[in-house]
Amino acid sequence: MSLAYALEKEVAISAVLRACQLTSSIFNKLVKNERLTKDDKSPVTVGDFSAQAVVSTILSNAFPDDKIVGEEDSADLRVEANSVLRDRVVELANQALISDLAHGDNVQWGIGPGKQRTMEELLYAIDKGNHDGGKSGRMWTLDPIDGTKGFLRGEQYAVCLAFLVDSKVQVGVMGCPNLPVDASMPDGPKGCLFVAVRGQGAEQRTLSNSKPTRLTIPAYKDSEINFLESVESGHSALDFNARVARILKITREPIRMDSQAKYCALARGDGGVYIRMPVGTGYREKIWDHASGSLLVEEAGGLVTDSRGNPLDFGLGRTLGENFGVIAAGKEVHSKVILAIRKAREDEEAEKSGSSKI
Ligand SMILES: Nc1ncnc2c1ncn2[C@@H]1O[C@H](COP(=O)(O)O)[C@@H](O)[C@H]1OP(=O)(O)O
Ligand SMILES: [Mg+2]
Ligand SMILES: [Mg+2]
Ligand SMILES: [Mg+2]
Repeated sequence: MSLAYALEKEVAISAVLRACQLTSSIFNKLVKNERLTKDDKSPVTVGDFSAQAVVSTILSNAFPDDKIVGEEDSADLRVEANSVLRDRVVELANQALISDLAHGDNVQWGIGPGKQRTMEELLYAIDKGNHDGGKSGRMWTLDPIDGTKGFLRGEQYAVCLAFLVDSKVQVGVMGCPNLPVDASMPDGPKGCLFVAVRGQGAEQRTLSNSKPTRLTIPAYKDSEINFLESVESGHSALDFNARVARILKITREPIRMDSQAKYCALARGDGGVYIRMPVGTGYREKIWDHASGSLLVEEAGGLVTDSRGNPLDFGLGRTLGENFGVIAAGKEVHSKVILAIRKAREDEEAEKSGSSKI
């Protein structure tokens, strides 16, 4: 008897591996005009667009009726002023789609020599990610490059793909081309693939397809914890994180890295707590930024909630709605962090009202 969601897992791995080959091959060749700034001021590159086109094409061949909630859309590429960028996206996506079949690939997923697509087909594939999300049915969520700012700096980023049924994540696959295979050897080999299936555990393998290793979050003493947090102070309230660390008497420096690589690091025991506190701009977290990572951590024995201890709700549309921040950690540590956050908020409020009386 085959395990649940075996096909979804295989297809997701194949798609993420192709997208990772694409993104890592272009990094050194990326030139200045191969990126745009989106309306929310965040960057997007030919890598984000072409990786979304590749993953969406593969999913649409393997599961034609499934919905996709993806970060990018093709509107900017359809503008004539961006035709050079659009041509480059088509070229890169086709290079990735036609590359030879690897172990685990299946020609029926629309990949392999001779499988190139027209520009219109690829733009359409990108826009298949425009689904609004919701509570019911089969659905994928994709972040073709999570941590675009990290990607542009040559640091951490992740290709993130999750499969959900009735808004519950069932499969999560993340490729981290720049993540050291072993955190204790930062200059050693890089490139990891993380895979989780609900009820079947979490695992890591290398991007070059070594045997998977099972992941379990170890038990931590407070003195052994490093917070895992954003590099970008605009994405997470780093001062507040420091306040929480002081309450918990955590003395180790935080580990700062971009993207859902933080969930991956946590799941394999590098860190202890992923803390992401809102910066107060009203930004709503997106489902593609947490779906695969949260399943990986849960399957490694951890817990993922918002900063008030409420479960993340992936059934509200493209965002996590009213969820406030994200906290991921092993179960025991997690409950201590939630209490410390409550205390940190009270302290902050008391300081504010104290200073307003002066
Ligand atoms: N204002 C914001 N607040 C929080 N997260 C943001 C904001 N703007 C973009 N992001 C998203 O946060 C994630 C990266 O955060 P970090 O790396 O700091 O953990 C990315 O998914 C990034 O999108 P993107 O996928 O476009 O890079
Ligand atoms: Mg983005
Ligand atoms: Mg993202
Ligand atoms: Mg992204």
